Amino acid sequence: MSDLSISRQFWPSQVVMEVRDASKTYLSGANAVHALTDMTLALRAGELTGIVGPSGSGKTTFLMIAGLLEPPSTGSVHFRDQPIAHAHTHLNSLRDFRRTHVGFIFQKANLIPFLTAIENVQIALEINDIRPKAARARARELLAQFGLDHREDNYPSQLSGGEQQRVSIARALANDPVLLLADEPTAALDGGRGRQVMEVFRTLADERRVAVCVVTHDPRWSDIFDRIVEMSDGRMVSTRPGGALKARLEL
Ligand SMILES: Nc1ncnc2c1ncn2[C@@H]1O[C@H](COP(=O)(O)OP(=O)(O)OP(=O)(O)O)[C@@H](O)[C@H]1O
Repeated sequence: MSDLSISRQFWPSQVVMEVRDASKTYLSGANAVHALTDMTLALRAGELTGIVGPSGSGKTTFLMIAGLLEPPSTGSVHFRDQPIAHAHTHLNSLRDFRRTHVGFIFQKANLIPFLTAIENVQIALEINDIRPKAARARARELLAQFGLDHREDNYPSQLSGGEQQRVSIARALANDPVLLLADEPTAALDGGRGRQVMEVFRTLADERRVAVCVVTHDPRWSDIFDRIVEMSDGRMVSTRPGGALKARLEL
């Protein structure tokens, strides 16, 4: 796997993760649910992709497959053009790889309830063998970036929904992922905070060349995406430029 961890500087604007011809079928009792059908989508360094579509159209399923949390039933997933997962891959074996390269943000913050805000971020670093002192310093820096410096010693139950979500974003960014996947990350935030989060994603794509993919129902963010992928019934039905790409092309 050593060639999978080549420094990002050698991969400007390259495809980071690509889902190819992937389908996913869940068995629900006697029924088969076709959550995803023949989906191919590449997520590139520096690109901010929005995924939209009605409830049940397969958006989360796509994220889970692209993030190596679920195997596809058929098709494959490629990291920097090398196959990394298919139907029979044991995803547990990719746990370290995920921790190092992929950041996840879910609709619910999913913080560890008995750890403080700073400890929730710190633990993500320590799991990756960062020493406690350095991990704490980095966690502090990340929390400050999200306006949470005064909250670092609070437990999740003492934080508002928006604050919890910002801690979870800080945690997702702790290991400097090359791929960031977010499922409805602004659903629990008010408009201003939501925009702040989307602008952080934009900055990560522009300045850190992170490949960012965001599932959202919120039409307000279409100006911030490079590309908007629309899904329906488990299929990708259209791809169109988002406002950020249009603005660049008009320059
Ligand atoms: N673990 C599972 N077991 C059975 N069916 C599932 C499972 N996960 C998802 N599904 C089904 O697969 C289909 C796609 O679900 P998915 O969560 O990907 O859609 P979505 O577009 O993200 O929806 P939402 O916007 O409501 O979050 C749905 O019909 C859903 O019920």
